[in-house]
Amino acid sequence: MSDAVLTLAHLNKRFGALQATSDVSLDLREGEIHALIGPNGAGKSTLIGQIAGGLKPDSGSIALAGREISTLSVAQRARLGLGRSFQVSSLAEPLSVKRNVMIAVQALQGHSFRFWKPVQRDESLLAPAMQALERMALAHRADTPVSELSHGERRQVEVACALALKPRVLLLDEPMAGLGPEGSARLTELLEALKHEVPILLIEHDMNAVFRLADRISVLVAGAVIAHGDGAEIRGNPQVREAYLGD
Ligand SMILES: Nc1ncnc2c1ncn2[C@@H]1O[C@H](COP(=O)(O)OP(=O)(O)OP(=O)(O)O)[C@@H](O)[C@H]1O
Repeated sequence: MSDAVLTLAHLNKRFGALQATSDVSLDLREGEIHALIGPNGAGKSTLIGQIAGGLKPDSGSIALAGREISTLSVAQRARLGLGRSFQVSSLAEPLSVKRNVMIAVQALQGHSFRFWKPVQRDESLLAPAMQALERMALAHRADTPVSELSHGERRQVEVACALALKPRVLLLDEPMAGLGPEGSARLTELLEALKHEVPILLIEHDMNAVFRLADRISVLVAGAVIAHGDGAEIRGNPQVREAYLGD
């Protein structure tokens, strides 16, 4: 596909006797949310690890905007535009929302000497941080300590941290986890708007969110993609119903 920003081709990863990723090929295109679903242990986190760079594939390729990235470090991939938010919160609780996002921007810029400069006065960090917070509808909370935020708002800050680095693609690993219906609905709405700016590869167990958000869905079972299609195709696929969705 000409408009694929991220392309995985024939990725394999084995842990001992376990084939955790088995010949996985898929792509992420401009303007879309591509959801990756599958039962526990299907290999979703292993796949994300290989894309982000924490795990080395045994074979296969990963191209970001046409450039092979599978041999690059996590930091190099991030600098090339691979954005990622995490399942486990890595925010600094006592610091303001704004400072958390500024620190994320600073880390990507990779200038350690900047630690000596007060982060809160650095315009080159503040502008992208505030832009990202606006996109996640949190600008009004910029000066609030993270410790005072709701769970849903924290999740919005985590996505803002990834966004502030101006990624070409965004990998989101279970962003709805632990959110109540209200937080989940809010984040769903924000991601729906965001996909037009940055395509999203979404790993998510919340099927309401998946079927509402995903333009395409790939179903991973025992490390292999067993089905691929839009929401209606996936819902109607007997193999998927049996392996995962249940009847
Ligand atoms: N570092 C590792 N060493 C050995 N086995 C591993 C390692 N990481 C993952 N596995 C195994 O690989 C398989 C895939 O795990 P993975 O965490 O990728 O699945 P998942 O789809 O993300 O599951 P969940 O939805 O529960 O997060 C599992 O059987 C897991 O036990």
